[in-house]
Amino acid sequence: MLPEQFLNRMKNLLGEEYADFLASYDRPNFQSLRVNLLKGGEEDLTKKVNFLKDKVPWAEGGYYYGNEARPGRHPFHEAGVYYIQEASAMAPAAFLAPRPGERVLDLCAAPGGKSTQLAGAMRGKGLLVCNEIHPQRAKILSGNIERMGIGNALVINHEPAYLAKRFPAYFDKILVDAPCSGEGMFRKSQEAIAEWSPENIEMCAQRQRDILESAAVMLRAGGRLVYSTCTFAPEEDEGTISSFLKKHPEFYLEEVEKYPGMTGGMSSVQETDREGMDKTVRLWPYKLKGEGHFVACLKKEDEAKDGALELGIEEKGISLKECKEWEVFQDQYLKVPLSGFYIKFGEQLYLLPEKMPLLAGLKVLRPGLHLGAFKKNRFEPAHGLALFLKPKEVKNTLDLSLQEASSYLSGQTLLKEGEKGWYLISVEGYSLGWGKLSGGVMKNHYPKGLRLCL
Ligand SMILES: C[S@@+](CC[C@H](N)C(=O)[O-])C[C@H]1O[C@@H](n2cnc3c(N)ncnc32)[C@H](O)[C@@H]1O
Repeated sequence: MLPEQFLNRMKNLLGEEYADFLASYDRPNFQSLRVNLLKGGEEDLTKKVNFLKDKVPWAEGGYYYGNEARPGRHPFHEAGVYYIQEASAMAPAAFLAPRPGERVLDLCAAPGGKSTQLAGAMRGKGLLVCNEIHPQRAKILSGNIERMGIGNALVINHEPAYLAKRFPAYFDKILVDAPCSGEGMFRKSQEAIAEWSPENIEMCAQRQRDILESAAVMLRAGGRLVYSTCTFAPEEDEGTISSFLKKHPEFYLEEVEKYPGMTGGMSSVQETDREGMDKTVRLWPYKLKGEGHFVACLKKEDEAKDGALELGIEEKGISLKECKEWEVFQDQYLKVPLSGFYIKFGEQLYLLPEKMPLLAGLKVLRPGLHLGAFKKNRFEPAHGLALFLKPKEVKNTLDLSLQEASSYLSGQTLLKEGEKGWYLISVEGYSLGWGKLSGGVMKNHYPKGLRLCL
């Protein structure tokens, strides 16, 4: 049951369109996913599965799929070939449009839908910082970064205000996908309905203003900041943006392409200071194939007072020579060596992304690409490395059918004759994990915590 106060607010907001809005609660949900551009891409996947239907017009790699399909229970999901993501939720990262080589921050990132989309657009180049304030959610975020084979992400767990002190004028692009009252998700989430109240809207609006203050500090002059919510509440959408712009004359709203079904923000509601809000974007469930969303693209002027990009000190890491066992593993198993600097966290080894900032004082869950662990006189490759690598980059590989992949994912050993050692296991050409062959038996190294029966 939708809260009566919510319905009254929507009636006031929408006027004669209210009936269409209300009718949208009776239509079925649209199911969508986004193809991982780091793994083979759309063309490859469309040849291998038959459940992809129309494209999501505003997002590269975005597709609707049939209601009968279960892509979340397909081995390709575990291989990170796609991310199941609501179509409207693909708009903010598409509007941020990061480019390879940039420094990008996703400030409110868990569970990682938009982070993984940003990573795809960056094509593995540059630095993607994914932050999540809640420790448990940050772990889920880190797992999704791993599943999608992203090597250039730093996953951290901080309050935005702390990061603002660490990273003044540091990022080229920032996404603030703010915690909100979630009205746009009422069609899908009973929990969002149960938590709704006018007081919560006020609380969310205040929190959004605080988060944006921190984001503003971290953006370089000339950089782009995208703010998004999944709520209809004007206080959290145009209201948050207009109060931000009043405080920050160095920011202005950027015009973006509005796809059919997207409208400008509600410049007419309440106070006159919401003028100009037609440059923001509202996505309505009764006008397009997606849920309710709000997006604002803000640009910081080139001549902003805080001046040039604050580069800070970069993490130096250690060289290949200082990681002997990894060097041996790499020579033995990889066709193309992974170059760069490394960092050790206890026995764990990571390859640093380019432009990695100094990590001291940060709560880090993932400092780049997880390569593996130093065990007694040997190196054990990480699951993250398997998902990052493509079969053509590894000397020993074993490609499985969908059925074989299901038993691999459930932890079964496989039988195979061949040279002893590590094998990259893949399913129809997509990397899935590691196996270690000895005496005709491939020991299963798919992580125990991820094993599942499909
Ligand atoms: C809308 S969700 C983000 C969804 C994510 N961007 C995605 O696409 O998967 C908002 C996130 O903000 C986090 N959050 C809550 N309070 C916060 C705060 N005060 N500062 C920063 N983030 C906060 C929540 O834990 C939540 O993960």
